[in-house]
Amino acid sequence: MVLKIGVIGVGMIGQDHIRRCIEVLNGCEIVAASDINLEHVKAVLKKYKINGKAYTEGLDVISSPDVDAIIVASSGPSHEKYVLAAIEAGKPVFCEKPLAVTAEGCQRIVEAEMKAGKRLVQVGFMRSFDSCYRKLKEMLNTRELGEPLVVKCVHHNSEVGDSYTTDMGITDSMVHEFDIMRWLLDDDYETIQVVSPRITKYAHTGVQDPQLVLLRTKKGILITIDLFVNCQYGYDIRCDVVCEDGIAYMPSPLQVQTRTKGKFGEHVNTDWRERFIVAYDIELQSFIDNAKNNIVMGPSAWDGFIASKTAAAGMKALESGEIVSVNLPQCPSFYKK
Ligand SMILES: NC(=O)c1ccc[n+]([C@@H]2O[C@H](COP(=O)([O-])OP(=O)(O)OC[C@H]3O[C@@H](n4cnc5c(N)ncnc54)[C@H](O)[C@@H]3O)[C@@H](O)[C@H]2O)c1
Ligand SMILES: O[C@H]1[C@H](O)[C@@H](O)[C@H](O)[C@@H](O)[C@H]1O
Repeated sequence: MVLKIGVIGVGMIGQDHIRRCIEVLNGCEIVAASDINLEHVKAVLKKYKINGKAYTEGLDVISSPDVDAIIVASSGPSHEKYVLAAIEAGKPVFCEKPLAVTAEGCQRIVEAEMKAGKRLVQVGFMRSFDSCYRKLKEMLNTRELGEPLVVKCVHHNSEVGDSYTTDMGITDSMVHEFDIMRWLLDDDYETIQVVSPRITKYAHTGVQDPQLVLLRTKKGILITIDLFVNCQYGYDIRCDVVCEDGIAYMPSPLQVQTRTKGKFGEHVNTDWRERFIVAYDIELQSFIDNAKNNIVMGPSAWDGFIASKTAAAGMKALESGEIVSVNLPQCPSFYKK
């Protein structure tokens, strides 16, 4: 069986997912796509020689009888409406992060999915599919280094556009860390604090960049996130875990190192597409394979909800400068792994 996919939103990542469905992944076909910019959808379908339907309204993609499963890759504020409609239609939906732009929106999705009685939503948190994070988790799980005490995360983007705001540092970028740290440490959060250092001359007016976040987990582990989205030198994601008996440094994807003209060199990734290219392939192939068997796995709506709840507490911490309780609810048995 070939899974017939409809894509909502054909911007940067929507197009990248279409490319991988066409050129890299198995068992799927793109049969429809939508974007508020119809000409853009038509151009993308033409570029990839896709003989599918083009819509402006994403709901038309979801209700199309030709479509078995949905990829939501539109801008964040539109996610909730489309994910709720996909659940209502009983179709598996892969939704890019954030699941919804508010914790309340995520909660509505969680409630709708539980009411539907089966998992239909996979959230596009791709880091748990990345071999570097997986190797780090395998090492921690051996307990050879003892218990983790402190985790130091780095999340650097080369630059961001002028629509990027201080809040997005928390709701759009650091949500990746809020998700992956729970997965890595099998833990949840107690408190969050946001500290604002001197601002880089490369930040757009009014944007706090860099930002430093401190999270304390229920087990007492302290996590620092050094976010710098105009770092200029490349896209750099790192994670060091200080444990009782040693330190684990997350490996970087393999790169050729050079020595020439008195200098040592190694390529630094330019953006997320390059750094996580294999992880995106694996997460989407796994969505396709599972959807064909009528199941959905991977990062859940609950994970999306917890990441957004943590981001909401982070926003309060940013405004107040105080240490804020994250107040996470108990995970319902429906979502227990
Ligand atoms: N997992 C990741 O690493 C990752 C990486 C990049 C982006 N994202 C997420 O993917 C989403 C899209 O990001 P992007 O970088 O591709 O942005 P983008 O601005 O390049 O693309 C968004 C597209 O959505 C369209 N759109 C806006 N509202 C719409 C609506 N109501 N219905 C249909 N289409 C609509 C826009 O016209 C645009 O073409 C965001 O939620 C972003 O956070 C995730
Ligand atoms: O939307 C992007 C994307 O989610 C990247 O993975 C992240 O590193 C960026 O900071 C964010 O702006």
